[in-house]
Amino acid sequence: MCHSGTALAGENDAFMGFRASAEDALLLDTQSLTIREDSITVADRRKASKKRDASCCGPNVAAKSAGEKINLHSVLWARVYIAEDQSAVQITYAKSFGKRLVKPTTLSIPIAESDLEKADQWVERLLARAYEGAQQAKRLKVLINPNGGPGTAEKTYRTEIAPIFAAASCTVDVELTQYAKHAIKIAEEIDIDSYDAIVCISGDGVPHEVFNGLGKRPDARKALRSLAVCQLPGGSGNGMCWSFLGTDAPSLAAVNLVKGKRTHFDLVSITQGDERILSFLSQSAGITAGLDLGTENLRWMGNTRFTVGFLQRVITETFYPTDLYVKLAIGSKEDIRRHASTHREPPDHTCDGTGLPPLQYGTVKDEVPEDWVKESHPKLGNFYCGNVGPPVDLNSIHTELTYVIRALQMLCMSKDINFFPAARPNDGYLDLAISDGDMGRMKAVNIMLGAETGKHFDIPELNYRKVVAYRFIPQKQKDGYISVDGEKMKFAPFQAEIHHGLGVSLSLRHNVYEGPKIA
Ligand SMILES: Nc1ncnc2c1ncn2[C@@H]1O[C@H](COP(=O)(O)OP(=O)(O)OP(=O)(O)O)[C@@H](O)[C@H]1O
Repeated sequence: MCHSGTALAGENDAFMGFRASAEDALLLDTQSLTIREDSITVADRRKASKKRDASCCGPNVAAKSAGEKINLHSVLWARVYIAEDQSAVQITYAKSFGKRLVKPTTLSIPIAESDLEKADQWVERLLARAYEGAQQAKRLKVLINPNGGPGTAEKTYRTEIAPIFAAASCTVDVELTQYAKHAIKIAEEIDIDSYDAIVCISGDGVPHEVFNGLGKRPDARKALRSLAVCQLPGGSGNGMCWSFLGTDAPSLAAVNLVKGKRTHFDLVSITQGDERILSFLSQSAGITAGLDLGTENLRWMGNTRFTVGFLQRVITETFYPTDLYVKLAIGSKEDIRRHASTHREPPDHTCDGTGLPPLQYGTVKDEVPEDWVKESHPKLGNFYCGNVGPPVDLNSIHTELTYVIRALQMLCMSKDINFFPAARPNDGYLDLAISDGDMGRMKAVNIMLGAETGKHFDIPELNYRKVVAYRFIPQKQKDGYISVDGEKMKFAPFQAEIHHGLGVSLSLRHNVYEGPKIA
């Protein structure tokens, strides 16, 4: 024999440049299972030893004889199954059935009784690695909106999401929302110690209600900071799902959620009249708000309504005159670029368990603070402010416009539309993007198309800044649309101020929004 000594020698060293340690390998009679950098491999030891004998010490022997390779991210659970006749190591993972569907599948590897103890240790190690930085076996409160979008949320949950949750050993408590705003009440009354996350199978409307329900509680700060709020596709707007979980394919998003890492992110208080609400996505007026809220009459078209609505508004070059007062944080695109690589730790909001943080700048009814800058925008075309991608399905606008503009070329569906490529989950700033209505039709279209890659950030006509607070005052218009997280607000002045890292969600990567970024 060429190799002796450590358990791993000769069987799996130098696999794709990664050196597994002895504890990463489970050597059974006929097979070996090895935890590697981002996968596990199952190899037939008999083949490996034959090859070893034949090639004597050639490099990468195990890699060549590896039978199966499973990505660590897809590993949902593992256990040692003990039975009288045949015990086994069982690894349940998300197996791909095409680009948008995964289903749990279990790989069972027989083990001898004498291997039970080391198999137990190996399984524990595997779970720790597969869930690195994330909590295992999450306790989930699932809210399904049976009326969201096309009304398929229940079916999507049953067929694509629930099997992933079960396979990942999550505890689930499912509730259907019975009426509009029901989720506010559920969040207001939920026992925050019984769950790790509230998962909304809906559009962006239900999580908006959940944040606001948590915000109404006497222990709002504690509730918002301890319970993660997540969204999986079950309505029309999937801004939250895209930004935190990086996909709108339900089963893939469910895997990313069960493997998700707690990420704090900024929430925003909006005051209008005597009301104070929380916004978690964006506030918009002008074209984007009109698309979302002013195309209801075109609902029969499906998502095409957004494209038709967009073209209508761009062609007519409509103005939405507005006065803005801004508490500026970062004023130039160059400085925003520099800021992109910095991280600001959010304050610890849990130190006192009371209601929402006090408003630092008062409400829309108070005097505007002296250090805010007044700006008049008589030709405003689009106002868009927030952190997380659009509640409007810009994805479909983008795709259809691309068809129109590029002469019906076949293009792939864009997947990573995010209007705020410089946004960070908890930098403590709002991204404010505004443009005039007379910049030219092609420029307006280019801004929308550029959102696929984040290139719109560099279009000079897009005024992009980071702010801490602002007041929006519509001028010379009797009526219009103001949207907060895709929900219609009164067409009246409102004020917004950020709460650094007040909310929490589960994300594919810690502290990062998925989607295009500024270069
Ligand atoms: N059982 C119900 N009946 C009617 N409305 C409901 C019900 N449950 C929730 N809602 C309401 O449905 C609205 C839409 O929520 P959801 O987040 O699922 O979808 P959306 O993508 O934001 O919007 P939509 O699907 O209407 O385009 C929410 O405002 C919520 O109050």
